[in-house]
Amino acid sequence: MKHPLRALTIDLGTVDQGTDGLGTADLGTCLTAPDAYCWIRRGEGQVGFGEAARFSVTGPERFIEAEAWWKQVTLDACITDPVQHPGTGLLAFGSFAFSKTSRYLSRLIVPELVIGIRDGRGWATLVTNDGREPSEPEVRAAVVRVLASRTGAAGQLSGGTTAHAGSAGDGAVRGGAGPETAAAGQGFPETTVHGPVTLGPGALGEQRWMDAVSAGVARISAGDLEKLVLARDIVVTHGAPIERHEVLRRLGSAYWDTWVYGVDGLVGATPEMLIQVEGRTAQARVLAGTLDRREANGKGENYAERVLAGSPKQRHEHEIAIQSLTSALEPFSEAMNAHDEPFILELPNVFHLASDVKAELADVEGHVPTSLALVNALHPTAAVCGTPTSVAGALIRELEAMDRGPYAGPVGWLDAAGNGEWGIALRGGVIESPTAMRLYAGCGIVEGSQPAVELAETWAKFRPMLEALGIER
Ligand SMILES: C=C(O[C@@H]1C=C(C(=O)O)C=C[C@H]1O)C(=O)O
Repeated sequence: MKHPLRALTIDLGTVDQGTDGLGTADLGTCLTAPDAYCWIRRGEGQVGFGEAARFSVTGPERFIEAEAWWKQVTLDACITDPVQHPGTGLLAFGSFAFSKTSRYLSRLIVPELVIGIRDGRGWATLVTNDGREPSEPEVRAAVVRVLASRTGAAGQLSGGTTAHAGSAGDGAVRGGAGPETAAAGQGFPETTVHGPVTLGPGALGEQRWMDAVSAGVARISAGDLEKLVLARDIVVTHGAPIERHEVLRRLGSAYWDTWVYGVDGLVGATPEMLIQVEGRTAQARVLAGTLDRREANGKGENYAERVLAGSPKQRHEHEIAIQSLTSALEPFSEAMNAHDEPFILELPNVFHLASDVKAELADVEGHVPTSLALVNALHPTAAVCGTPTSVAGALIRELEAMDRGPYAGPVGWLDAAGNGEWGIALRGGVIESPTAMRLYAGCGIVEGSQPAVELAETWAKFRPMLEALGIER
């Protein structure tokens, strides 16, 4: 980077403002480019286009090195931000490898243009890297170009919600779903797949993966560790180029309650929040304990509650995951609260046992830790690795026989003030070629886990991506 970055944010008004706003309550409709960066939940969040700066890194210090890079970039940058919300001003999207030994390049990317919606208000940021000062008309023109390529859009900052194959349409369609209400019953819009689609095995076939689960259970029974998360991969080969932005839009529409992410080839819809930082407040959503919705069909209203919250095995697994998060967050917190009782998170494919944790952050060396500093301290949690972490990590490398890449690693964004949201990259995969995508799914293994049951659970966890790719299974 020869010149410091220059960023200008403008307010686009309320989303229903027809003449001067985005004219849509669903940011998914702004995913107009195949390589757009994406972070969307319930129609809000931010999408990014182009690239003003990028940092790539591997190894055990990847979070710290990325944070040092970001600190320097933001110190040097010239930022004009009259909106002053989390995400406005300078922002980077990021994705990090699960493992310190991974070959995957962990990355932070500053897009040229970011369009965001927060609490019903739109905003946009334009970033230059050639020393030029971005102007307000330039930001507006850049937004107009994005909006113009929405299907059927008029090409101006107007026109109301655009109906789009695979888009969610107006957020109101969902009937104001409350924080923990189900996205159940929201099907995927019709998906057309041209040509044959094949599902191939990844590193391990089904039998060999079940053997790995048995080996993991044996090590837990032998007292080597308490919990282990084992994952596997499959490869989807499409008959036509994968339309990444359509896939993201479908995920955003069907999995309304998850965080839909897209960073380069990494695409998915995660229900698990590693850490979200807004000023001095940090929040996390811990999941552990899963029930396939298909299994619960016709078994009465409280079936999920009985099977998940009522099961000592599931409760134990969940407790381990919460402990691992809260003990890592504790040194950074002045106060912390978690629900005493986990709740049931309903998704279209599965039910999860879930807990939300909230902390007031303490000053560390004179300032509040950034979201990325917290990621460095929290990753990997027992929800995606196991306990104790080092034993589980080594066993994952031995038994899974694959590089997890960005799967189960942190994915999200951060801003110049350190605010950010970092989900755990689950229920997704990596587009490896124009027509092939590798999908990943894993399960928490504890004493008494049964390999065939865990295998079935991976299929339930693959379902969001399979359906978004147009595959019924
Ligand atoms: C590992 C995954 O999911 C994790 C494992 C869960 C479980 O074992 O019950 C539940 C949610 C996630 O924490 C995955 O989706 O790949």
